[in-house]
Amino acid sequence: MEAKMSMRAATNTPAQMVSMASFNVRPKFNVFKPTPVWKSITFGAPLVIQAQKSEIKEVAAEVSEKDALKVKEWEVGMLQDEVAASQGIRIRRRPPTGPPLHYVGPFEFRIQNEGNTPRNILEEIVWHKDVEVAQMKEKMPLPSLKRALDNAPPVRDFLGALKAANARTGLPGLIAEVKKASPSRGVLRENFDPVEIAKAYEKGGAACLSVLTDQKYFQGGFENLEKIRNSGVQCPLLCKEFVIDAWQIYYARTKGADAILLVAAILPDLDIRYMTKICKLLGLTALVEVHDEKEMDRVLGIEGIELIGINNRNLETFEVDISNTRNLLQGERWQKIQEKGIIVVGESGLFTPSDIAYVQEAGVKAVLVGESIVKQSDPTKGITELFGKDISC
Ligand SMILES: O=P(O)(O)OC[C@@H](O)[C@@H](O)c1c[nH]c2ccccc12
Repeated sequence: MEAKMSMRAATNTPAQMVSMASFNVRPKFNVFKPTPVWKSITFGAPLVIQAQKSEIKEVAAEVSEKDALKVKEWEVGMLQDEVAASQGIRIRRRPPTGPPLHYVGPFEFRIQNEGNTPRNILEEIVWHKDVEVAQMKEKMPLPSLKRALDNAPPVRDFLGALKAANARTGLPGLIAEVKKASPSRGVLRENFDPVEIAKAYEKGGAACLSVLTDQKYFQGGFENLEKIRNSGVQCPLLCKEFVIDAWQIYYARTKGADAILLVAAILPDLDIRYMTKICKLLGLTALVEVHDEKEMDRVLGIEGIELIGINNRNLETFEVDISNTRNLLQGERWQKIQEKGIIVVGESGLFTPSDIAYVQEAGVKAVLVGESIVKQSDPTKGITELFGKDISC
């Protein structure tokens, strides 16, 4: 099994490994044949992270003989979706019947159908991200990324900064989001200078900053993260991405990230486990985001998680309801969170001091806020208005 596994690139996610681990025969793809990005599953690089090996074995043992038949290229993605679906994840990582029209090359013709049309925006983002990451990986494979890590700026303590701010002000520590636009709200700020906004947030008393790096749907970029990190801003930085591959975590670190978002709605448990381990290895804080009870329960069952974000926005429908934070922090769940010493972040839809008080009452020690402060001509003042007081001193 190990020999077979060493065929694989280190950055495939464990959920992909579930598919791969089930192979009793070598997959029949031609490793050297150039494949379209949609079909390029990363074989060939003789790399395996040591820490993964035991997990691969563990996973392999769980997979039945029957699954070993699912060796066809496209089905690797499908089986991964089956693993995800068994955990209640509705988002399909890849279109089950092939690439959507949008990605089909000039000589192919594909009829739009349920199997190649994303069912909601989150699914669309993930499908697009899959292609984007494959292209980026091709340009900068993991070995060169690992070398670039040596030149990355030192990691700052994201979690520590949130705790310190909470202790200092008696209010939730603020993660202020540098966000130009979003699929649900459109463009939030026309004159968007990420460094200027970051500095204004820091001046206003933000403990940490969140920087959107997705270009297509949020008009963000990794260059914003890099610029802010090199601008003299001291706040630790969260890379706000749709992480589907561990490669992105390494990449974020090379651009100066101190923390990274992992969205439970798109990542099976094994990926979350594996990715949080990689974060620890790199010194990054993982902010694991949940939206409903099921996701919260899954995440509470995973060892080593220190920071959970409750998103009040449903990323499939865009509905926002801040009572979601309170609802997920009741009873046994709350007890478990306290036992484990997990810090909870209230995310999205927070506009007023009473919103802040409401989620603080529910149990959060930090909040993640974008729209209400990024829209203000003076974001420093925006923070003071959001909290109903000056939190900078
Ligand atoms: O702008 P708001 O409503 O204050 O929300 C900020 C942040 O919570 C939101 O941008 C967010 C939460 N989770 C995400 C995941 C991806 C992209 C964006 C998000």
